Amino acid sequence: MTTVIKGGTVVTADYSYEADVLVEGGKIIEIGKGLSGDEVLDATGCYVMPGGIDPHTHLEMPFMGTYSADDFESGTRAALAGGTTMVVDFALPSPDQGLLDALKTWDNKSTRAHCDYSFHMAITSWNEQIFNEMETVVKERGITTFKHFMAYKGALMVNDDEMYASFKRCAELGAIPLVHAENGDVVAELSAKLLAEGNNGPEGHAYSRPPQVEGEATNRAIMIADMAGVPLYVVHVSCEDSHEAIRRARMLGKRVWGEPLIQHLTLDDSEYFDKDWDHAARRVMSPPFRNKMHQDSLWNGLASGSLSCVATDHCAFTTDQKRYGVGDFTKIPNGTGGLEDRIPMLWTYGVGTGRLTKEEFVAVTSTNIAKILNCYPRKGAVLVGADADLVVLDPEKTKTISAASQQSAIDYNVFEGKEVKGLPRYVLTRGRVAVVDGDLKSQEGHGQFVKRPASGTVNQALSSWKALTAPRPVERTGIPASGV
Ligand SMILES: NC(=O)NCCC(=O)O
Ligand SMILES: [Zn+2]
Ligand SMILES: [Zn+2]
Repeated sequence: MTTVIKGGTVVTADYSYEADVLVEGGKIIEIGKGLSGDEVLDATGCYVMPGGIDPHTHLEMPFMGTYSADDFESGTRAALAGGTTMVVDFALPSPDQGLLDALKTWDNKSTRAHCDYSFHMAITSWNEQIFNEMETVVKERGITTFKHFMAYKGALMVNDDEMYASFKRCAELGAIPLVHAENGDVVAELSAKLLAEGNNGPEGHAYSRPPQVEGEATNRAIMIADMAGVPLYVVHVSCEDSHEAIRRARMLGKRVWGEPLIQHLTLDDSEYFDKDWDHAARRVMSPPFRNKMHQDSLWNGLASGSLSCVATDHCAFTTDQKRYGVGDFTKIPNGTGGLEDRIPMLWTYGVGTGRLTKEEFVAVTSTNIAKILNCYPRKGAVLVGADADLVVLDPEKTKTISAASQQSAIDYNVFEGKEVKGLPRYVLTRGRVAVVDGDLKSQEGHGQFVKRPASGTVNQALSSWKALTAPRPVERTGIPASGV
């Protein structure tokens, strides 16, 4: 059976053109004018784009004494409803657990996924077993990205020596380290001081994580990665301090990518000063929302290419879960949702305002990350042979974001009341039509794991350069006798 998407404008990261797209067996089999198929999807007036890829989610994540409320079932359902056709979640070993053991848990959880998915592996401690298992994770499991938390002291945080060792191992394996870049030691000190001074509300969370802690950690991770000879991906870049470190490193030829979140781009720190405790606590995440200056920096980074991908860090907690932190902001589970809203929010506030072209939009929501994660052009492309993960986006379709109509399991939405213009008319996941004009027709368990090969082109180029410029002894003749 074939499906044809007819009469739309294909938008890629490179350019846009009018064409029909023919799909069979989950793949794109032809692109051109005047195509026909058994099933016809009318894309008149619409843009046909690669489905969104969200490189940063935490579905059913054990964290801060609870589990994030969206699991692979509700989370990937929300993803598809919003035009995201692949998510990359973080497999997180519990204390003393091996990597392969942790992966078994993630394999079990993810069987319910409605769309395709992959994993990053978190390095939350360092020992010989982890060193050894990293090879199996990369070579057998096709998981080539390793996350390091520089924050969450006493829980997930790793120290510089552990990070350097792990980064070097990534370099050997052709893998890419990721960092949550905040100085966890300073955050812990500031949090304790704020609490002692009676600052225990959700605004204390923002005070405890100023931009400097992020800028310092980002710069440190960049330098450690450079010394380890490995590229670096910085997750949830929220501020100019961190963006500046990334921009500077890129200009110096370092291989660094930065990922802002849709939340940081569109919501600011005034949210934490809301009189309603629940309102403020629901927006507690790390790093916290920032002011307009930082938001402008992130938008400019996307337009100029110094920042590469927009994610959500979807880690949703219910209001009841957030209330674990009444009287002590350090106990408010960190995280916000956004999977269903990333594409419409970025289209509205990015393309709709002229901050981004529609081609840049495709680059930062899909193509760039597919290239970084080395699954392009299977994912992130409208090309013959690519998976038919597609969004037919109607630029005239509008809605008001509301928790009442969302797929996510939580009882609120941080974007509540935002008017968005530009919504999916159709969403296809490997050829299966999962969304028709807002109606969800997705299937639990349809999602498949996406294996990714190691040693992508950037790893290859960087290791060639590091080998060429490695320290070498000077060949000398006539060395004088030792003075001893
Ligand atoms: N970002 C956040 O607050 N929660 C999820 C875990 C993380 O990415 O730090
Ligand atoms: Zn993080
Ligand atoms: Zn995260």
